[in-house]
Amino acid sequence: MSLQIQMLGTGSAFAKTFYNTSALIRSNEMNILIDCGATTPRSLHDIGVQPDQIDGILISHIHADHVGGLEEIAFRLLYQYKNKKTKLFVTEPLAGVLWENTLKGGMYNPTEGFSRLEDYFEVIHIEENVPTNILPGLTIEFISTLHIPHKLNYSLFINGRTFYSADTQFNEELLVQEIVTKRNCHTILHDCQLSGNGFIHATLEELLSLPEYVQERIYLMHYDDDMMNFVGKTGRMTFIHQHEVIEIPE
Ligand SMILES: Nc1ccn([C@@H]2O[C@@H]3COP(=O)(O)O[C@H]3[C@H]2O)c(=O)n1
Ligand SMILES: [Zn+2]
Ligand SMILES: [Zn+2]
Repeated sequence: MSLQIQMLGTGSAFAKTFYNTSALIRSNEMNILIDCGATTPRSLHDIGVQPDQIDGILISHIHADHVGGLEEIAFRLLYQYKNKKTKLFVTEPLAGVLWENTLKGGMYNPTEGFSRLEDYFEVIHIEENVPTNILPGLTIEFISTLHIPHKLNYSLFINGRTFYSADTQFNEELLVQEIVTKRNCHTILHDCQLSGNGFIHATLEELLSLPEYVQERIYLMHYDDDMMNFVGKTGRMTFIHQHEVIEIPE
């Protein structure tokens, strides 16, 4: 089975000309969403994917540019698509804060019997650091990565050979030793802050310090609106674009 990743958005949290960074893992048999930011439902609409065609959603962390579209997807499945539920693949601790700290405000509705995350989604807890076959042909591993100190955040290995950073601080050892040397990942999708101090994201300057054999595997995402000013200035790395499709190894 051939698998692709289609970027739904490639923008930062504050980008106005790119949708929030999220992606679809696609095959003839499935559409699995990686994150669902505030602008993701609009991007899904652009490419003609309806909420009932989403077979599952993977969540990296609870910033609004990664989960701000979940309420719309859940409400549309419930009210427009007559009580349909999609699968939500999430670590157990993240499921707790996703409901209590983010979704409950808009979605808690005991009058109609909706008071838990499970009332809206088929919640499937994925254990951290354990490669888990979530659908035929698709194995996901959530690994804990550092974004905001003391807050849960996960990057993903997809079928062991593709790394998707979601939002993370630069981690040279993870990229060089674990992702490339040990796991031999050929495709790395990495968030990138183009200018200024990173603090919570990898900066372009930091990523440019990587050896060329690592850089050439990296697609840059989660960038600001001034991305065009940096074309040709990203070493061996390339920008991935909104709605672009790349093949991923099984
Ligand atoms: N210490 C922080 C925390 C947050 N932020 C900004 O808020 C955004 C939240 O979504 P994000 O995609 O993680 O990017 C964060 C920063 O732009 C920031 O710039 N500095
Ligand atoms: Zn983000
Ligand atoms: Zn974030």
